[in-house]
Amino acid sequence: MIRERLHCELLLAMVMAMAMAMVEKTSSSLLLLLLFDLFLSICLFAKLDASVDADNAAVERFRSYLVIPSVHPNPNYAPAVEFLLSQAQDIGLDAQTFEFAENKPVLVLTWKGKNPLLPSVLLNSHMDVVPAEKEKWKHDPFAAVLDEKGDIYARGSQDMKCVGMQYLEAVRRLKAKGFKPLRTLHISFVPEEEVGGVNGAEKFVPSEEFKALNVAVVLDEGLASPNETYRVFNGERSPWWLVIRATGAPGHGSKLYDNSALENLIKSLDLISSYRASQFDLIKEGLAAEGEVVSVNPVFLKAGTPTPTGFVMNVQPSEAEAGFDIRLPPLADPVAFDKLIAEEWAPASRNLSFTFKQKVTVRNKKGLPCLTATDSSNPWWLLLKDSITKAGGSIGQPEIFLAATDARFVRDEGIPAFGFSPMANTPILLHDHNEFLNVREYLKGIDVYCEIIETFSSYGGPDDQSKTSSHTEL
Ligand SMILES: CSCC[C@H](NC=O)C(=O)O
Ligand SMILES: [Zn+2]
Ligand SMILES: [Zn+2]
Repeated sequence: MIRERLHCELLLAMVMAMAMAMVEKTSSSLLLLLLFDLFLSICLFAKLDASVDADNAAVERFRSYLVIPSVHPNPNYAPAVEFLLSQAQDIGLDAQTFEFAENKPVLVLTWKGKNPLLPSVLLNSHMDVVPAEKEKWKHDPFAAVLDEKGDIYARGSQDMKCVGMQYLEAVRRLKAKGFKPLRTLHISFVPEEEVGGVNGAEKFVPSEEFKALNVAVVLDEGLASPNETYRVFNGERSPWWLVIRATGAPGHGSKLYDNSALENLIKSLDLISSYRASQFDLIKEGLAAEGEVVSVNPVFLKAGTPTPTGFVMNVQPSEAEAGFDIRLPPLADPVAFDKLIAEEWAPASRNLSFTFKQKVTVRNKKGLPCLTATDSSNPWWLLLKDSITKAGGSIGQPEIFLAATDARFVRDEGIPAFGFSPMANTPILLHDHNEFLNVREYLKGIDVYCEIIETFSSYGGPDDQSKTSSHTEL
């Protein structure tokens, strides 16, 4: 639009200048004015052209990262690290690579602040992505196809290669305009988030290498928002991956008897299903937000005696198993929940036993829920809100993230962390088929990070009256 208007203005100015120069009646001052207008238009046009080129280059760099298949179950991180290192070199950032587990690199890029003694700002993203069923996608999930609407289709376009690249693009832009941070800024790229972070952030965050970064605040991933308002997360639910196993006497398929493995397991499924409905009702009735209830979803059922064409139909099996993905909100009581599982959902009295494939309890060292403060006691919250607004974005009430992210490890250490992925007007497609992000939202997100980085890294601390009114010790 602006481009077209400038085109018209440019053309008009040129035509008028020529016409008036030819008609001798024109006063020389009017001609000068017109020439000046022409000059201004050319300058503006050149500037706009340069910024369009810069945006296109940023989009191409994003696509280059997306096509690197750092995908589970066996992600090869080397090409991703190599690409990010080349970006760091191009931008002019220091780089360190750590390996807390073999072939699971953690990359930390650093932009040193004018006062490196001040605690730093850390922008985190994970390099790994979940698998994609290629044949069920419109486009190859690792081709980063850019369609005519400006949508980029790729696994990781929302979760969360977008964020990692937006951090880098924002730094690139701030450096180009001559900005110098007061606080040091670190940008970390970690492996293995999608499988719980055991060989990634869980080892990195408690390490000496992390301590040396002297981190004051962390930004990590959030979720897309289908409307204009960005979402922000200050806590997350704890994943408990429960497997219930039932045993019982086998018997003829025609016989009614008590305590068969499947009958016992189905009783558990009934109880769990009612519990699930009660939690879901709270959301449906508007009494709780999604992140405030316990979710429990069956994820596998295993039973029966297989044959080449199906299952034996007249034998009641002697064992059966069911798996559940359970998520506990920060304020749920883990002890009471353990009791519910042991006494009602999987009691030994019904020939049931249970194990956990994952049992995370997001509690800090004092046993309290890890929530980042979102009131005036936390200057980073005020700065985050202000900078998003300043960038022209709107931000919703802080929420509890439904799933788990690496932010839990830093909150656990008592460091404030926000989950934020600047994707407004975007359907939530993480882990889904046809994950995409529109170029417009991607570029808008870079503007937002420019503001955040500028604001966070300029914050002098509690005495910095120009930046915040809060007096919280950092
Ligand atoms: C047990 S940690 C699993 C982490 C994973 N994170 C993103 O999807 C999740 O399922 O929440
Ligand atoms: Zn993610
Ligand atoms: Zn994910």
